Amino acid sequence: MERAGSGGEPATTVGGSGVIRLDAELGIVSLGEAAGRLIGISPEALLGRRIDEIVDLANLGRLMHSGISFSNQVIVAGTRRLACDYVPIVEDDRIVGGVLTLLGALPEETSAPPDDLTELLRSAGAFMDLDYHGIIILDRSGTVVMVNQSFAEVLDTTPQTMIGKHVHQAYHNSQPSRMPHVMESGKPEISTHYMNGKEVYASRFPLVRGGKVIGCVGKILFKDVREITLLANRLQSGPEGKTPARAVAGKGSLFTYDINSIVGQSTRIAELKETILRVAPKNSNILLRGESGTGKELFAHALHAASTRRYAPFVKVNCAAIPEHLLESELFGYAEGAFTGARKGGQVGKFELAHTGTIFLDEIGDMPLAMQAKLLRILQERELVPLGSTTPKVIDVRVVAATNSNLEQLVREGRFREDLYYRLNVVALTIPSLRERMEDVFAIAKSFVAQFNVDFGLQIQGLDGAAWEIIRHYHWPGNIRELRNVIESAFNVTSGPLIRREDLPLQLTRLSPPSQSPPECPSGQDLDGYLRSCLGRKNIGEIMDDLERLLIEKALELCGGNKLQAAQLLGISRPGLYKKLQKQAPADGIPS
Ligand SMILES: Nc1ncnc2c1ncn2[C@@H]1O[C@H](COP(=O)(O)OP(=O)(O)OP(=O)(O)O)[C@@H](O)[C@H]1O
Repeated sequence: MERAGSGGEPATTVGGSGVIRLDAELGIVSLGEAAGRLIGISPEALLGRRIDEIVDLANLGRLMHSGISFSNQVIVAGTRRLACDYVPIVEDDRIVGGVLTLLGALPEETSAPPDDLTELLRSAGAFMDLDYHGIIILDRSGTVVMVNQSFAEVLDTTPQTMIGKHVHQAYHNSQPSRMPHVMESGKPEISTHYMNGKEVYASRFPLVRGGKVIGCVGKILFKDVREITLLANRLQSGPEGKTPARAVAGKGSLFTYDINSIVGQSTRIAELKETILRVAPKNSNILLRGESGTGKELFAHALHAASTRRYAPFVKVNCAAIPEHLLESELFGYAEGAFTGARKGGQVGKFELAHTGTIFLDEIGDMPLAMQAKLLRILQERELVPLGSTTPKVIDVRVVAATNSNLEQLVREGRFREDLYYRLNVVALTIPSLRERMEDVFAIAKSFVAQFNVDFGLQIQGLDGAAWEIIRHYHWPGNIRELRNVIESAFNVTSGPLIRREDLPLQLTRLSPPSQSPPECPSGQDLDGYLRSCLGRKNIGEIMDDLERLLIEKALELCGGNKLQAAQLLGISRPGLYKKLQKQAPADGIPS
């Protein structure tokens, strides 16, 4: 079996090899016949598709994205288990792709589910997919042996992707499954569970035969716990008490954003989202750091929505916007007659408003020192005394603070209390600037276009090539907030269907002069001259091929070589783009 070397250009089109060459997004650039044979799909049908759409890479996909090599690992193509090696291709310190070598098929696994379970599955199968509720069945080892469409949809995946995986690998963006625990304890459970950005209400039952636990059934009873509230309200049986029901219906207590509101697929954002889901259920204070407009407030909302406090209030305080002399009464409230001009009946402070929920202290670096001391006391003692009152109030809040200042520097300069710094900095999350994750700019801009289409009642399809070029090359000092403003401003002037360069604000376009000429022609002449010189010398098919190549080159250039984005810009599928690239470069192989 041929093996890819770690240096130089790997062999990519050798007829009999099991070598698959991938681009940076795991798209198949070329492959040998044996690779197709091992996977069980013809090489032509595989070209241009993403390898992770065809085979189950499990955790290896992440290693490949990060440019980490591995050897003798197992991937699954349909029912086949294939051993493979992977070597990344790095150019100028950039991962531009990699070589996956399929070493051969492994013998089939013989871990058939126990007989009792097989029998049960046979009878369960018929109704599983008819059931509105999501159902999943595990065998005793925790492997998913059956799952219906409805369940898989909650995880934005398919039953095929989940079956055969251990339940902890089959879930993503979710709390770890409780089902292995239920099999251990043998006791059924019913509770809420956080799955893929939503809180579901689920039951789990151990399957017992002959006194032995042989598996577990999980059932999603409500795909969003808020449905329970709605149902309860509809039946007018919702208690008027302190249940989540009241909180959901109550003004200001529903969360508007959750983890899914954070657009972006870059590695750093994906890692941050994972961290948020991990830390949200705990009660530790969180410090969000990042430049202005990077999304700190959005992340704070997502944290709250993913926490157990999600139906209690989320209260924001901008520490820089409130005058120093008012900050104390704003935060901690005051009693009637506390000072001249105090409201009758006093005022409830933000901390009390946030009781049982989350308080978001934005621009914490601007909090005056005197207030820092008071805040520290509240965080330590978990109670406060409103101004002019003598009665302490117990406060249960989670503090999420945010700053774009250098807090360490402020501590050194004596402008921020060190003890408070350590109290708040229990978990620190740094949100990257937009410049540091330009791979997200396309998706974020698209999400704003979709949002403003609704707000403006328009049907703008996106941005044209020249506008994209400006967006991609701008340095975005105001980060995502600035991008949002730019798209909104364009919506005010565009005549559609695409936002053009001229629709963008001056601060962007003046930094990059307009390109004077139409797309360069292969001959270097202008389009009209080029067409004139072609007529009579080339046939229409050849001229069309030239123009097609030109457009593809331009699209790839505008998208920094990203083929998925280039295909979208050209309005074709990614496999379609690969086919065109292959057609144009039969002798040289496919440009990567
Ligand atoms: N990843 C993202 N996906 C979509 N929209 C985003 C994302 N990040 C931020 N936004 C949007 O960008 C705007 C600015 O975000 P946000 O107010 O959360 O930034 P911030 O870091 O808190 O800013 P500041 O430090 O100035 O308070 C908001 O409209 C927010 O919804």
